[in-house]
Formats: sequence, C-alpha cells, structure tokens
Amino acid sequence: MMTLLPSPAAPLKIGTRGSPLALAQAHETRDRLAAAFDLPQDAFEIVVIKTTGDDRAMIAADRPLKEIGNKGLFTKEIEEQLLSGGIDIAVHSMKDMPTEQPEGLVLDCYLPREDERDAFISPGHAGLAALPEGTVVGTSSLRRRAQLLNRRPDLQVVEFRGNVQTRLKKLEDGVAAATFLAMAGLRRMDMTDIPMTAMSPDDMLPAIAQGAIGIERRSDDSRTGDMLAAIHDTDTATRLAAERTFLAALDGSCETPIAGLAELDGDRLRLRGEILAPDGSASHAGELSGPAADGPAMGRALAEELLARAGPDFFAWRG
Ligand SMILES: NCc1[nH]cc(CCC(=O)O)c1CC(=O)O
Repeated sequence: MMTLLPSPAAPLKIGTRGSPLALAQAHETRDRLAAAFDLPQDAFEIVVIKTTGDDRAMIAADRPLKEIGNKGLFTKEIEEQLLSGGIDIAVHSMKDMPTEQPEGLVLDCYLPREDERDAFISPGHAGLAALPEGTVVGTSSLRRRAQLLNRRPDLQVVEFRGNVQTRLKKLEDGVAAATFLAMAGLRRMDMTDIPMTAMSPDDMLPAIAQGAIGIERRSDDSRTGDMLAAIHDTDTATRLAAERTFLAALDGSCETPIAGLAELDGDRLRLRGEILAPDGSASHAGELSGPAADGPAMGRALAEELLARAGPDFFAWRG
C-alpha cells in the first residue's frame, strides 16, 4: 500500500488553471490529500495549464463568453492533459463544469462546499436595494444579469469579465458602481475584507454547484480514485446530485440563466430552482423537499415543473 502513494520522486500531478482562485483551489486539494495521507507537500506537483478561455488575446474583453462558444472553453486543455497522462487529477469549480464528462474521465470527488451565496460588492452602496435608479452594475454572468434585471429593471448591466482581481480593479476604476462575485471565491482567496454583503438565496439564488470544488481523474486510475475517496465530502455530493440533475434536465449550461440550490437538514433535502429569460422579463421559480436520497428525482421533477410553467417558447432564444 505505502509504495502506491505519491512521493517527491514520483509526485501526484495536480492540473489547474493559473488564476489566483484556481491556484487556491489546487492548493486546498493538495493540502487535504497531504493531510489525509501524511505526505509532504512535494509529494504533489501543481501543473498550471493555459486554456483557450484564458487566452485573452483570442477573446475581446467586452464580448460575452456565450457568443464565443463557451463549451469546454476552460476545461478542454486540462482534460486533454488528464487523458494523455500529463496530469493525474484536475481541480475544477463545479459550477463551470458540464453535467457530463468526456469518455475515460470521472468527476465524482467533491471537497466540502464553501459558502454557496453570491456577494454584492460595491465601494459606495450598502446593498442591491440601496442602488439609485439607473445605476451601472457589472457582471459577466447571464444568470446574475437576468436575476438583477428581473428584480430591478431600472438598472444598467454592463459586461464585466476577467478574474476576480480584474473585476475588482474595474470597480475601483468606476466602470461600474457594483458587481457580484461568489462568496466562495472571495473566502478561498482570503479577500473578505473588501466592501461586500452576502446575498440571501431568497433574493438571488446562486448558480448550480456554486462554491463546490470537484476533482476529475481518469476512470481507469484506481490508485488515484482510492486516494480521492479519502477527501470526498458526501453531503456536498448529495446536494450536487440534486442540483446537477435539475440542470441536466433543463439541458442547461453554465451560460444559461438557471439558478438552483439544494440544502440538507439531516436526511431531508430542500431543492430550490429558477429559470429566467436572459433580459429578466420573465422568471419561474419553485422548490421541492424530500428525503435526501431522492435528490436526483427531485431535480428532474422540479425541472419538469418549471419547464411546464414556462411553456415551450421560453427557451426559443437558445436557437
Ligand atoms: N465562472 C467563474 C467562476 N467559477 C467559480 C467561481 C467562484 C467559486 C465558486 O463558485 O466555486 C467563479 C467566479 C465568481 O462567480 O465569482
């Protein structure tokens, strides 16, 4: 058994994107594995992989990602490295991951979920309700844009891309008066000292799987599978199973205005979901509660209920 564990001479290679948040998530994964198996940090190697989505030169900064075709934009190169053996595991934000993985890869290890809420961030205003009419809010998220315009049609939403640091700089420069970021990212980067307030999910339901880190590996790599089992969090898995089945049943991607959150109370699960028109002109929201083991069935049922209420033309804009 001991000989199967990684060592400084034969480290476990952890693939990640190079953004500060991605690196923080890779470091958390390494530290949890090191602690679980009492290994030194240099039994792990962090391998930074540049993805098409990171290549700014290719992408005009003011174009929404959905126009560029975001499917696999931030994961393709990382998954290629996994399949070819360049890395052994890949660390991902689950909210950016499609509901199905390529042939030969599995994504079934989740770290304990961080705060799943969105943060309202503004140097000058206390909260969403305090924003004067017509205020400019920056976001690159189709979901946040739709939710904002649904609740506050008077606001002006501008495209706000880049990593967390870039977006905060734009706020400082006055490009917008407020923005939204995931609480999880701010906490993982130790950035909770910026002017922000957490949004209640009653006011802004988060993205599917927001705040959860998933670890992907080759399906035939059972040594790595055994290692990952030691740091897997089953509550997070139960919640994501419900949320991601809801997402899959809606045929959504991370660039579709869909929100959802599953919460556990003992062995009871409460699933909330929302689908919106991209311009915020319509929203359909609902919730179901039941035994935690029924999460995926509840995800499908909630998706069907919302689709039925929305009607067949609701998703027509997807083309
Ligand atoms: N799409 C970008 C992205 N993917 C994951 C996070 C934050 C961390 C998380 O939700 O786990 C972010 C940035 C943000 O929304 O603030």
